[in-house]
Amino acid sequence: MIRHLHRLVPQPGLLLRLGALTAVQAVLQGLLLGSLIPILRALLRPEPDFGAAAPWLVAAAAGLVVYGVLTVIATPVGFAASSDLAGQLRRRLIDHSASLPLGWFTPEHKARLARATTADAANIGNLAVSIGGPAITATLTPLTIIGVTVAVDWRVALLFAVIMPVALLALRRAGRIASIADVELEQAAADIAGRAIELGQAQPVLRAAGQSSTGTARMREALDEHRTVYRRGLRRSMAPDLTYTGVIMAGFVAILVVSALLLLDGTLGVAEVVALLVLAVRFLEPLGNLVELIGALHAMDNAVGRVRALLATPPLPEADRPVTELPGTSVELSGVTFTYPGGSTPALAGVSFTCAPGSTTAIVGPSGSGKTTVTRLIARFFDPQEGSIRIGGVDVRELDQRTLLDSIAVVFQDVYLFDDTIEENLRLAKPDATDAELAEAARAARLDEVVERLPEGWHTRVGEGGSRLSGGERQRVSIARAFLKQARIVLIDEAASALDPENERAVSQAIARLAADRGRTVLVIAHRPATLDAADHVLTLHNGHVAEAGTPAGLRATGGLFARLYDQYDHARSWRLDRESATEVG
Ligand SMILES: Nc1ncnc2c1ncn2[C@@H]1O[C@H](COP(=O)(O)OP(=O)(O)OP(=O)(O)O)[C@@H](O)[C@H]1O
Repeated sequence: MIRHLHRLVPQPGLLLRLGALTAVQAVLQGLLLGSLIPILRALLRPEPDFGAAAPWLVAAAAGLVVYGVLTVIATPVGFAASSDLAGQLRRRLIDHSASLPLGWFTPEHKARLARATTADAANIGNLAVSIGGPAITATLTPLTIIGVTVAVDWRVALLFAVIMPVALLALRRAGRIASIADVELEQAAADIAGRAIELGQAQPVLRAAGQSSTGTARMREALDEHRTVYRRGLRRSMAPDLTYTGVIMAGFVAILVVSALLLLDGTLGVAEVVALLVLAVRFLEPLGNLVELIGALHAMDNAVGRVRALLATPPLPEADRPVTELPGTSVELSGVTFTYPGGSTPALAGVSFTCAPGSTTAIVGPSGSGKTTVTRLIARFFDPQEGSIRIGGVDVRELDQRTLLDSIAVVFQDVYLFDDTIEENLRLAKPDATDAELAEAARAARLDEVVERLPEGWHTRVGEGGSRLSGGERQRVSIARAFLKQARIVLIDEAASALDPENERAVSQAIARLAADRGRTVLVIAHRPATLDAADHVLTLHNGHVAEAGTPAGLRATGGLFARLYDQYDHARSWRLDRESATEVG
């Protein structure tokens, strides 16, 4: 475990210093106890010999002072080492996550990353210090005591030396069981967290279906499972814990018997026996503490394992000499085949098409046909298994990550905003933007009307995830970001569900303005007839293949898949408009 921890921490300086301090303290503790032997020998005579005891008393007093000073030094070093270690782990995790493919960030992986950067990093930092020290003491103090006991009687020292490995063997078993219990308990705790998130997210659906008790029942099941796992862990660890305590008790009784026999046959005097019994208590006490530490040690080992597994996730491969200038804005896919990690069928199979620089391409297709996957691969959330994706003629794998991210803007259906002001959310696209640039981007995306309506204008906080804005308003923030960063490639996932008429008009107009700039190439997953009509080129996907490609008018005339989808979208839209006007009249 120490090896694993050492590999995780690039600069173990503080931790090593703390370990060295604790080791010196542990040995000093053993030596101080050993000084009892000559002191008691000198004082427990019929005629106490203060002269012989004096140098040992002075040495013990000096040792005590040094021990006290080391404790004073070690306490702040311990706190600093704990936060330093947690900080180093967090930085490593965050740096590593920045190099991972964006497609890696599934809800499950995000939860694992969150848990590792918060709970696991803090626990490793705390535990390395709070149990590392006692674990060193619990091992080194008994070893030193064995050493000093040799000076009194080698037979008792031998007995100590036998008790220690037997106790450690019993401890290993207790530790293994504690570790299994910890893994099971962690899994049960993660299940509770997962069900709690699910319960929160599913509330509207459950209530609408009158099934709110269903979610509560699933939550209760998870809580019951956690309780069962906890009790099972306690039950399982009872026998090995008792065995360990039994070994310690038996060891003490054996030391008592051997010391008494040596006293009776005159080999040892009363002073030596008293000293030996004090040493025996101090020898067994730290060993006894180990059983409490072992569970925590294994919990820390498990946390280290989780952090190591995350750090072992392979990052996106980088080119040796990445291209830092985008030479053009054409987008070209050739023979792209891609299967999601863990998936069995390809989401895209042999997809080839080209978007001319400055053009707008609408991607259409039934649900699951691969539309979103095309945009994810262009933005390099993942690399395809076969084929290539070129922007301006350069393979995206050869492009510098920064250059790619600076050149591309992605407008998702569901836009996530940070719980900050609307201004800061927009500035994310260009932190040094002037106020005039912000205003211009907002005007182009029709976000200016939203800002005017907000109580504190640009300084209004948008709530977690942007919850104080409507879906359409959040999309306008996202489109304004694309304007502000002057992205040369824009990938848009147009909202499939209905927006209110005002938002729909505003978002459509903002998308049209983005597309109107011939310096920009736009790919839009389109669901609205107006967007489809305005596109230069249409690509119809079906089951991960390109089924049709052409102009919107040309493809409608063929009566194929695009024509059918177009009619569906058109019907849905007229039906919505009829319903809205009926509601307004009513
Ligand atoms: N993260 C993922 N992991 C595994 N499979 C995925 C993932 N995302 C999509 N898929 C699968 O890949 C295929 C294509 O999905 P994609 O999201 O690209 O389709 P789509 O046309 O955008 O669908 P929709 O219109 O419903 O959004 C589907 O079979 C889908 O189940």
